[in-house]
Amino acid sequence: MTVKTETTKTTRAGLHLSGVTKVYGKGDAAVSALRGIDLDIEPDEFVVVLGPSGSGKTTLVNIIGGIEAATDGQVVVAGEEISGRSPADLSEFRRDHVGFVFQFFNLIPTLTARENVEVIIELTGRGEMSAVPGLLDAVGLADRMDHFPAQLSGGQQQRVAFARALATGPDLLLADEPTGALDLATGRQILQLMQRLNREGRTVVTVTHNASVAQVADRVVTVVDGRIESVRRNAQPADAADVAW
Ligand SMILES: Nc1ncnc2c1ncn2[C@@H]1O[C@H](COP(=O)(O)OP(=O)(O)OP(=O)(O)O)[C@@H](O)[C@H]1O
Repeated sequence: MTVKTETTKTTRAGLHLSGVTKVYGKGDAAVSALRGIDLDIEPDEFVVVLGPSGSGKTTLVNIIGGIEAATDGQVVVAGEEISGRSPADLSEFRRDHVGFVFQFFNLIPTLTARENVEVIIELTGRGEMSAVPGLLDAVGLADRMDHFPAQLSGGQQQRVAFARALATGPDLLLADEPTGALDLATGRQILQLMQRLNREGRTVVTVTHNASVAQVADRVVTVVDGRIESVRRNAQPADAADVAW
């Protein structure tokens, strides 16, 4: 099954980060969340970012996706330098390139599954309303389109979140603990979905605490205390269907 998105890809989302730092707050209250990140990611790679709580994983993906600005350093995504851009420019960059998925789905409770996807197309002006049923079908929710989030299981809600992330035709899919709130069977289904989306040609970067998730990655980046501790390549990435935790 192929997830079709309406936007024709004209760019591929390779990433180049060099000397990226992030400091939250000022003076005595300053927290160095990232302390000099150098990282290149190839288009179509599946990268898992591992690390203990507070190590800077979320900050890193938020900077890659243009949700937050780096304090210093260079961030290039899909050939576009995004460091130092204004919030409005970053917002346009996100619309053009990035789909985000979060641990707790972040769906709008008063909207149905279909409306949760449609609203993104409406807000961004990217993607086609007519593609929404196909997107929901492709994540296995053909028969749940008119259900509200509260009427869906956690795994189903996360599928809606993926359909929503795909609605604008992103070439880069970023996920922050997408299986963190799910049981093993459901989490594995979401991992399978991510693997399929990557195999269809999207760059995928996902943050997790869960070392088992790293088995499916092309490369595993371990972040400790705001620095990259190691980058490991999986000679043979596992099939998501075979991963357990
Ligand atoms: N908005 C913020 N203001 C101040 N400090 C922050 C902010 N966001 C993150 N931090 C701090 O930056 C550091 C890195 O946080 P981050 O959320 O990136 O880590 P993480 O590895 O994703 O953690 P977790 O696995 O617990 O989600 C932490 O010390 C955190 O307290």
